[in-house]
Amino acid sequence: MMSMIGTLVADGGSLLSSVPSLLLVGLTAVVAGTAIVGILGSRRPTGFPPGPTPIPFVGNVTSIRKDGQPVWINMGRLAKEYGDVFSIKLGDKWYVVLNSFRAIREGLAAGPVALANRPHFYSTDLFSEDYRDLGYTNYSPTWVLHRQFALGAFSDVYSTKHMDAVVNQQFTRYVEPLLASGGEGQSVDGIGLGQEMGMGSVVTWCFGPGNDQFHRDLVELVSVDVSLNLVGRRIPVDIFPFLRYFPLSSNRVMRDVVDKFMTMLRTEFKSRRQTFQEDDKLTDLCGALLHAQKAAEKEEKYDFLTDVHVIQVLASSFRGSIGLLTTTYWGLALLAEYPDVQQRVANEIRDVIGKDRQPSVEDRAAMPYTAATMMEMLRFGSVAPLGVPRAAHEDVKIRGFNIPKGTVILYNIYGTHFDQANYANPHEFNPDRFFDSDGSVIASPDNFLPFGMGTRKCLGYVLAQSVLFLAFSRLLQGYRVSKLDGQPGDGSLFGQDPQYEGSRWPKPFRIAITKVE
Ligand code: HEM
Repeated sequence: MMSMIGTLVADGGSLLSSVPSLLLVGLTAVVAGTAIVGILGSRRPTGFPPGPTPIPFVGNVTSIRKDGQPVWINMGRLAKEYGDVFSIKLGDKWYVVLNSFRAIREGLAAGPVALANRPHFYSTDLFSEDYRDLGYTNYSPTWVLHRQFALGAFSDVYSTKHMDAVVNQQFTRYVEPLLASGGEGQSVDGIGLGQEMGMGSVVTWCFGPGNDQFHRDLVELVSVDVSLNLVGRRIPVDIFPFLRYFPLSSNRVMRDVVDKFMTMLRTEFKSRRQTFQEDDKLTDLCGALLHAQKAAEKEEKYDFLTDVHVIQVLASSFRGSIGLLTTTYWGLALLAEYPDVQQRVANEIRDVIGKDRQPSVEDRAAMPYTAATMMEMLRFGSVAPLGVPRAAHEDVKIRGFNIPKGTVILYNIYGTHFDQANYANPHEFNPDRFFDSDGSVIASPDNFLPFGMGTRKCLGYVLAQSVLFLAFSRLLQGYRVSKLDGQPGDGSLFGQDPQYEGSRWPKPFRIAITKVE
């Protein structure tokens, strides 16, 4: 031992003198090691779907951002080259893209759980409060119970009469004053109007028509900050997870938005609980959830139903409703661009509902053209163009390709809705495409999946369709929307806002509103 130490001490001088070369060797080893890891990590797993060759560490970021086109358009381009099931790498994750209705149906409907997980990102870590939410938590027995619990509370406040009351109250209390504020033929901000018609109805549905200030703050927050940061924009850290350790402003903005949003929901939830009585009439989702939580406590059946789980049902509903908000924006822009469609809807409203009675969900069965117009808004908007990312819950085969557990799955809803083979002249807004040869609306058309499909299909699709129908019927019962004089030519309202990569938003626009006498 002593001699070993002696040798080391004796060697100390020469060791010190060789420090720079040792450093160099060390650095070279690190760089070479990292490069090997990068190159090996860029190799497709065996039997994986084909796709463009990824650049080590970066992956195929450049392939999906090509020519300044939105990601979903570039996905369509890649599908032409590699087939409708192909793969790409982004940062450290492999993604499989399903790019046709057939491939999507095969993947999403393949067994109840095959692709029923959701991938985890920095943003979903924050939003889900340790994966106790509905939209980002993986498939598991607890998640199934949580979803059933939420749907139970939804159905308590889903009745036709209740939906009619919610949307009509919202319209009278918030939308009408907005429309009246600028006088005849006024110019209205399409985004502000869409916020009140779409998101405002969800706020009323969740918390009832009460506190005006809370209502406005939440509509504003969910509409702008949360949507912008969470649904619309992809932040770099979601692709390159090591960026979570850097003081990036995008990380900070995301954390601030989540904090603000969750604090508002928690505060409102707690104050509602203080005054809540078990035999209160159920008038909103928050009350229905409190009621169900109390009942569950008694049965000691749902020990997972903490306050976090309950508040997360509200939070997931607001996040999900951003789809409704953006579809409402598209709807307003489309009606202004297509006055003939608008007139046919207005005629149906006049014939079925008349001028004085408020619209009801029950009217929809007698108003096929209006129902088809709402479907066409959902198709044309395709506001979740690549769905909400899924992940493989287990090793699975799709079209003979091996998809290992954990692979991220994107499904191109936009590509399906704008494929000429599925919809003739897809860039035209044409509700007639949803009628069959007998003149009836096709109830479940093929190639139509605005709400996804399978085990993780949108939780709010019934609510969304009811709100769209009621809000637009009420609007066109009393008003017409049109393009403003001097606005540039056809299609000007449809510019895709380039800020958003996860969602299709029209660019901010203004429209003229005229009252119908
Ligand atoms: C036009 C309006 C809407 C559109 C286009 C839309 C679209 C979608 C899509 C494409 C998904 C992913 C489904 C899948 O992976 O198969 C989804 C999930 C979801 N949506 Fe919606 N949505 C809308 C409105 C709503 C509303 C109003 C709510 C809530 C009240 C809601 C709540 C949710 C939730 C909680 C999920 C996650 C479900 C899960 O992971 O199991 N959505 N939505």
